[in-house]
Parts: sequence; C-alpha cells; structure tokens
Amino acid sequence: MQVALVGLGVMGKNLALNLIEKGLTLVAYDKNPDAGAELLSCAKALGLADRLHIVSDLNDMVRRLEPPRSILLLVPAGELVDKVCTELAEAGVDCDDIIVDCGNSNYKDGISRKLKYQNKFEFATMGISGGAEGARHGPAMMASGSEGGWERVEPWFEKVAASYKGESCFARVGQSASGHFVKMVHNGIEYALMQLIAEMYQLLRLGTNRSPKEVADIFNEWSEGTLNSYLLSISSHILSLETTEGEPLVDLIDNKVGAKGTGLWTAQNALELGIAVPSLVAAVQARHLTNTCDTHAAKEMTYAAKATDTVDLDLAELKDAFTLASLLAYRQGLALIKGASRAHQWKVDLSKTLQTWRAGCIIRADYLDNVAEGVEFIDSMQRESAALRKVTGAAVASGLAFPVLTATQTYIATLTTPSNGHLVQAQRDYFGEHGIKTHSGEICHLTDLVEIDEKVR
Ligand SMILES: NC(=O)C1=CN([C@@H]2O[C@H](COP(=O)(O)OP(=O)(O)OC[C@H]3O[C@@H](n4cnc5c(N)ncnc54)[C@H](OP(=O)(O)O)[C@@H]3O)[C@@H](O)[C@H]2O)C=CC1
Ligand SMILES: O=C(CO)[C@H](O)[C@H](O)COP(=O)(O)O
Repeated sequence: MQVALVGLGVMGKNLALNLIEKGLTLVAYDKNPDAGAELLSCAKALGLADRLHIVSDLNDMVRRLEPPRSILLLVPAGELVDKVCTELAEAGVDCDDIIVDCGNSNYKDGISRKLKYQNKFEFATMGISGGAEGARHGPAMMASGSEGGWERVEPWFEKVAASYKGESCFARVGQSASGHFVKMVHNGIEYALMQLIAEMYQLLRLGTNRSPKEVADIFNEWSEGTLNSYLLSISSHILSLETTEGEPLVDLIDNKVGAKGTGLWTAQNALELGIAVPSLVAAVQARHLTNTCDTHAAKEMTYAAKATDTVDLDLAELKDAFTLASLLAYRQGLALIKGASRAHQWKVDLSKTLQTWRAGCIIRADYLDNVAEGVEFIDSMQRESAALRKVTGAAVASGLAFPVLTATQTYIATLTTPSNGHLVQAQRDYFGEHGIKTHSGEICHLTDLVEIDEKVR
C-alpha cells in the first residue's frame, strides 16, 4: 500500500517513520527541504529508506502516486490546509482520491472544506494525539466520516495507531468532521488535567513547603496505583529534574503559557452549545492569566510565598480530591461531545471515542475504566467528593489561585446540591417579563402567582 504525507515537522516526521515501519510505502513532501533530508536520514538509519520517496514538489508527489491516491496532511491548522489542498487539486488529484487532514484543524473548517472540495477529491478529517513519541510508536487516531477512500487507509491506520488490550486506538468516531471535534475536546480535557496537576504541585509546594522533588515523589506514588496517567508521570519526571547546581528545572522556566487554539475552541463551542464544562473553561482562562504576569518565575515564587498561608493537608484526601477532579474533567468533555453530536447529528460513538483515548494519546490514564462505566460513578465516590470539598476549601484559604480545582468543586456541587436558579428565573421575569416555569411545569409570570402592587424602580 502506498500513501503520501505532506508536512514533515514534529508529527509528520515521526508518523512517516511509523508508517514505513508498518510496511507502507510513503511519498513525502515538506516545503522545507531540510525536513525531507532529515526524514530520509532517519529512515536510512532504520534500514527503511527503500520504502520512502522524498519529493520536492506536490506535482511530483501526485505523479508518483498510483490512483486512487491517499494523501495525509500534517501541516499547521488554518489557511495552510487550504493552500495545500488547492495545490494538490491543481497538481491533478481527482474524485477517487482521498486527502485526510490529520492536523489540529477546527471542525468547522472541516465541514466547509468537505463542501468546498466535494467535486475535486474526498476530503476527510482525523485528529491525532500523542505528540512526537505517539506519532512515532502509535498515536491515538480520532477519525470521522464515511468518504470513499477510508476503506483503503483504515486497515493501515488500525496498525499504525496505539493499541489497548489488543484493540486499536484508531476509530471513526462519528459522521462529518466529528473526529476533529473529538480531538478538540481531547485537548480541552488535556488543558484541564495539565492545569489541575499544576495546581496540585503548587498547593504542595507553596502550601506545604515541599520541594519540587518531594512533590515528584508524591506524584510518583500516586502513579503506582489506578491513578497512573501519562500527564501525571511526565509532571513527576519534570519536577524531579535539577541542574548540576541542584536547582529545580521548573524554577528556570517562565510562567507564560502558549496555546494553539483547541482549548479556546472547546470553551467557545461549549458556551455556544450551552453545555457546562467549567473545569475546561477555567483551564483556558488560567493560561490566559499566566500571560498577564510579567515577572520571572523565581520572583513570582518568592512573591507568592510571601503572600500566601501554609495549609494542613492530608495526602490521602488530596489524592482522593485529585482523582475525582480528574474524572470530572473527562465527564465534562464527554458531555460536550454527546451534546455536540446530538446537535449536529454526528452519531458519535462515545465508547469508540474512549477506545481511542486508552493508549497513545496525551490524556491516556488507567482510571478511564471508571469513566467508561458511565454517568453514575459520582454517586459511588462519596469519600472523594468529601475530600474534594475539603481540599478545595483549604486550597482557597492558602490565598493561592486554583482555577480548575475550584471550578470542578463548583461543577460537582451544582450537580449534587439544591439549585438557586429559581431566584434567577424570578429576577428575569421581574425586570424583563421573560416568564417563569413553576414546579408543576406551568409557564407564567410572577404576577400570575402573586399580587405585586408596585415593582422596585
Ligand atoms: N506537536 C504536537 O504535539 C501535535 C501537533 N498536532 C497537529 O499536527 C499538525 C502538525 O503539527 P507539528 O508537526 O507539531 O507542526 P510543525 O510545525 O512541527 O510541522 C509542520 C510542518 O509542515 C511544514 N509546512 C508548512 N507549510 C507547508 C506547505 N505549504 N507544504 C508542505 N509543508 C508545509 C512546515 O515547514 P516549515 O517549518 O518550513 O514551515 C513543517 O515542517 C498541526 O496541525 C498540529 O496542531 C497534533 C497533535 C500533536
Ligand atoms: O494536540 C496536541 C496535543 O494533544 C498538541 O501538542 C497541541 O499543540 C496542544 O495544544 P496547545 O499547543 O494549545 O497547548
């Protein structure tokens, strides 16, 4: 089987090596000739260069491919995807050919591109997760749609993807561009988990005066049980690293965090669809807030330590709170996927979605079994719920900021305690005559229920 790949950066180069290692013949192109040369030298070192043809332009790529062609794109999301698609169309791809956009594109672009290119070639979408390592040795692949051409590439992607308990982490999760929506939400959850781990670290470091290495040891211990996850493991590793002078690596790093768009789109889509994902939104805003500080990390540490109080923490309770907060990040993400699928009629299969997240991806975690068990799991986590409430209280009392922890406590409290929405309904009707719905289901106005002689002016 022969495929082509456009874009040989971090993801493209590693996926290319994975593809040829699995037995595919690859025609590869990058506008930067050094990227092609680098890939070729890696393929040579692995003894796989005979399966790789680096081309110097897209015309050459299209000429070399036997129709029907299968072309993967791993270029930065946005206009570049259209630029490459247009060039490929001009170079001679045709209706039987499939082009799969594997980058972190916005799903809305995927929908419009399907229409835009419908008479030129099959445009398909697939989100990939796992970073460089995942792409090289087995990523999670969240594909979608039913375009002609998938039947050619799907059996190969099943082999190229990571596998969990013998099942591939490649899946076509639903219709249209839902694969990119699922990857976007994957990243929204990724933001929340990363921020939550950072908050646990800061609570332990500044709230209990532990060194980064001591925090690393705690994370390591947590990782030994069911709490094991990729993001916790890399955080533990990062926190254990020191310079030759014994300075913690994290103290050399500035606090401003970048972002490429998927977290923001997750928050935007959740707000537009009316689906509450407060932990995911809080994580996006936490990144935005990091960019408002202009001081060096070490100075901020000194400042924060002066301005905050130490707290008494029970480590078992902290672990319980972290466990539940992590699970709730997935729960919110899955609720968003479910809501979007219903709104767009994508028929997203949540169990297939979870299957793609079991291995290879950045949010892989052993405790995903609990998430797969369904929505009722919160009821059986009384101890963790109590711990989340207590730890959040202590964390807030320290004076430090815990955007994801507090948003998550608010989320679970809102779902499990009496609501105050009745007063807000009444306020809306009072000033705007928007109507209220009573417990019996009747839609009316406040004035239908009580006499109001004169309203407050
Ligand atoms: N890095 C990651 O962890 C992950 C990234 N992704 C997504 O995968 C996609 C690729 O990411 P990544 O590999 O990190 O990005 P990189 O920037 O490392 O690589 C992109 C490559 O595409 C090349 N390129 C740009 N324009 C063209 C063009 N017109 N024709 C051919 N090649 C072109 C770039 O060349 P040049 O450098 O010269 O511009 C570069 O070599 C993105 O959409 C990203 O969001 C998805 C999952 C994980
Ligand atoms: O998709 C990814 C991981 O799953 C990419 O690494 C992505 O760039 C992460 O998002 P951001 O750059 O906004 O942190």
